Amino acid sequence: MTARNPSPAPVPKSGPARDEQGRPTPIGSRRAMIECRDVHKYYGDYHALRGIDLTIREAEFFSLLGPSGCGKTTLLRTIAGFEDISSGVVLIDGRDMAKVPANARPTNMVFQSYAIFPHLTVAQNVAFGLRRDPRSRAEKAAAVDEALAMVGLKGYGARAAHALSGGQRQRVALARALILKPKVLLLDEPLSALDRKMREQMQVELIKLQRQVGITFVLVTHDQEEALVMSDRIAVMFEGEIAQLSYPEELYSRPVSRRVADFIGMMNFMPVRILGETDAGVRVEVPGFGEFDIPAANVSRADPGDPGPSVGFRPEAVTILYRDAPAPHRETPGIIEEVVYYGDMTYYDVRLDGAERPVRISMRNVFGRDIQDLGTRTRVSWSPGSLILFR
Ligand SMILES: Nc1ncnc2c1ncn2[C@@H]1O[C@H](COP(=O)(O)OP(=O)(O)OP(=O)(O)O)[C@@H](O)[C@H]1O
Repeated sequence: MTARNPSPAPVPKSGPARDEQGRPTPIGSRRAMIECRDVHKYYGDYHALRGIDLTIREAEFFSLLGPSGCGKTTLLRTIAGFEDISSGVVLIDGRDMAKVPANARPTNMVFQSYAIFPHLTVAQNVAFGLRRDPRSRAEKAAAVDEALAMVGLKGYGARAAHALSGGQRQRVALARALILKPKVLLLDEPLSALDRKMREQMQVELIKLQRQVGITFVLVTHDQEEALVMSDRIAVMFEGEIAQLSYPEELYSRPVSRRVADFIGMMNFMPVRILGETDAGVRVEVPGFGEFDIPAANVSRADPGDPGPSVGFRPEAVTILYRDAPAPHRETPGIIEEVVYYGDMTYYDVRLDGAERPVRISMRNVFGRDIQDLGTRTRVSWSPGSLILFR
């Protein structure tokens, strides 16, 4: 945070979806805020949403994540009421939205483009949301001040909106949406127009803001890192369907399919020969790793387009052993074929003995420990529990 943008107020001890100690209650125990039941949407012949079932809960930060064209914006717009659905049910706070127009829904939307009026002041922009509000002028001014303080723009009311930075404009848009105290805030790629540094700062601020106001946020993003950082839960969508709906940690460490694994972060895939079922899981043979059992909990699905079964692991799930360090698990020799230095991390492409292609391994750089050179013979430590079988 810079001094120009003071932090939002601290997270309150009590509020919706918190216990007496101020701790968030488990998501699963909270009341449903948005329910989609078998929602389909056609644009002409094009089947954009193919049976969406999901429940988003009170005070949850929920993300819809997927590649361009997967239908995430369409789903957000059907919740907002900007799109009619072809079949299915959308409930918000227990109420069927079928006959409720967008402007009568307890939702508000923040768009990718800032959509603020440049010729108005910051305060006038925020007050725009209150134009049909019967409160007195003084009461509205107090509400505007409160909303500006919430987004870290205290004292900015008299500024001309056109003189603001991209991040500040997006804060104004947020304040304008929040001043109406919606039950649900819908965010359509709200940070994508910002540069990387501002985006990362705003991500943290949005999380704090969401905790502070305690309302349900639904974020659309194609940026998996953004979704992992910000969300309580994430729905990964492909081609109008939800492929996986999970907590970030689970999505990252237990992707249900190779496609999800590939979309969420980097994953190495290696060909595998499946030898059979055992008490310990599935017996496999992987060139470079040899023959071993993969625990049943680590077995995911291959997708129809996959090139056959494979074994996958994240770059940080195995390690390179330095010099003669003992292997904590199993060990496989290999040769370093590429070194990419990232400051805090180094990425190594290592070709394991017996493997056809190199795998990527990331190592945190520790002060005093050498970066290994290209062409070095090395040893890789791994365990069957850090691999996922896609079959
Ligand atoms: N008004 C429309 N008329 C016809 N087709 C549409 C319309 N809106 C969206 N589509 C199509 O529906 C599919 C889903 O679009 P949607 O905008 O929901 O995708 P998205 O996942 O949000 O992608 P992006 O990140 O590119 O916005 C796309 O193939 C798109 O071309």
